[in-house]
Amino acid sequence: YFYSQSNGNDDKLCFCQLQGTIDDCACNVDTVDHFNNMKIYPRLNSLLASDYFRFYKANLKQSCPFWADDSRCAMKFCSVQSCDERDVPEGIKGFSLESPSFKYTKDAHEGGTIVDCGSDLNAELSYLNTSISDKAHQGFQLWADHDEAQDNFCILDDHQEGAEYVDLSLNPERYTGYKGDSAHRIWRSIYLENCFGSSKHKHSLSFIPYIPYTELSAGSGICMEERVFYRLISGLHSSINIHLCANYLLSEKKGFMSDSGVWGPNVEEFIRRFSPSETANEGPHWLKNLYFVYVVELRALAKAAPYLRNETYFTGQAQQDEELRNAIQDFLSVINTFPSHFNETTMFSGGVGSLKLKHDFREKFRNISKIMDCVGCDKCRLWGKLQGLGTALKILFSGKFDNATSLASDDKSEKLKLKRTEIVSLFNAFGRLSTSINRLEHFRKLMR
Ligand SMILES: Cc1cc2nc3c(=O)[nH]c(=O)nc-3n(C[C@H](O)[C@H](O)[C@H](O)COP(=O)(O)OP(=O)(O)OC[C@H]3O[C@@H](n4cnc5c(N)ncnc54)[C@H](O)[C@@H]3O)c2cc1C
Repeated sequence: YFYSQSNGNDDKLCFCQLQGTIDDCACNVDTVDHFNNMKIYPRLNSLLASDYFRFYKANLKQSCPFWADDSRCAMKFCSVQSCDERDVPEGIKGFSLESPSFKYTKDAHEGGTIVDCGSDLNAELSYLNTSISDKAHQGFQLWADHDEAQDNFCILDDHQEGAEYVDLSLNPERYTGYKGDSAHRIWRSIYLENCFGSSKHKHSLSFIPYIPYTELSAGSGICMEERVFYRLISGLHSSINIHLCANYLLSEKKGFMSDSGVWGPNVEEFIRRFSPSETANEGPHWLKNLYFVYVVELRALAKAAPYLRNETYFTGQAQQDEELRNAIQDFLSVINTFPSHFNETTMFSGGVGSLKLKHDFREKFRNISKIMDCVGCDKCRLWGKLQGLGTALKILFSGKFDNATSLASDDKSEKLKLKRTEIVSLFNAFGRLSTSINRLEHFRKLMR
């Protein structure tokens, strides 16, 4: 684990608490480190470089629904480099003659591909009026979308006006310079306004914990679901902040002149944010929360594996699609070997009250996804949206995936359905966590 020898004489820079068991789950930090850095991280990196996972459609223009959008990040590194629609493969944009879903479209039928049912059919007697107006079709779609959205833990915005494709490989998550009141307001409202019950921890801007780790143990009076909620948010917060430390604008710090910037790890920034001495001993626990959110997402992938194995990952580029499907099979098999998956059935299992708790849990995450529209830095907003836990929580808690072993993505019951956007964010969100854990290993080495 971490230890900075430069400090030599005391334990101030020892991240000693970042070891042992991950709270509320039956595995430990070392197991996750090894599993991630050796098995998951290299595979995931190559999956995420594929066209299917690289292009993400999001609405970054939505205005903040909660307060006047006061500040925008002025640094050029905050902006998102948009991509030309022509660069996005046709299959991803949703229309191609080869697409598996094409056979169900109106165009396919009008093109004469409908099967002739044979001559033993009395056309007059068996006439069924299947004409349904376009307006009615739109209505059905709205109902279906509405029903589907009830299970969602985030708001999907890829179909909204203003949504655009972004090439994630051109917009790496890194230091953007977004900070100060605007950033603090977002974090504060995520932790405090969305926490369960009324928080007694009124927060200043110094590193005072929203909920001190000493109050988070089982038996402390805070129920498991509330602890999990806090740990998930804190883990995502750690992940974002590790990325900005690992990909810091060194040219700003050292006075280099370079248009594109000089980027790399900034150990002092990492220590300022996570060392026990700078954070009233909270930092290592915040890092441990990163491991917690990692195992939660890992479990979601494992649970949805039978479904994900049958996805087509269609971009219209036959060879690339085939390679990606094979790589995903291999990736899901590796995930299956993880020895101590998070057990989601321990949550929301306390009788009648737990239904209400689950409902509140979902509403809070949906609210957080709306708060992302208040983030005053486009790049942070993009990655903030992508890292939302929406798909993972839907898999774990909507009940739709509880018997996924026998179900496939082409299951006609429509019971299971993940949109491409959801799959892309599931994998990318996990990719961010996996990268963060990998970057921790680099910081460990740099601090030795
Ligand atoms: C959604 C979102 C995305 C962002 N993306 C980026 C980005 O891509 N690049 C970038 O440079 N900046 C990004 N930021 C800003 C960044 O997260 C910090 O807010 C900013 O750098 C200011 O840091 P700070 O030191 O003031 O503390 P902050 O990170 O703003 O933290 C505020 C307070 O929260 C507490 N805290 C800190 N970490 C944790 C934790 N893990 N768990 C629990 N409590 C904690 C501390 O008490 C701290 O004082 C993003 C902010 C948000 C809200």
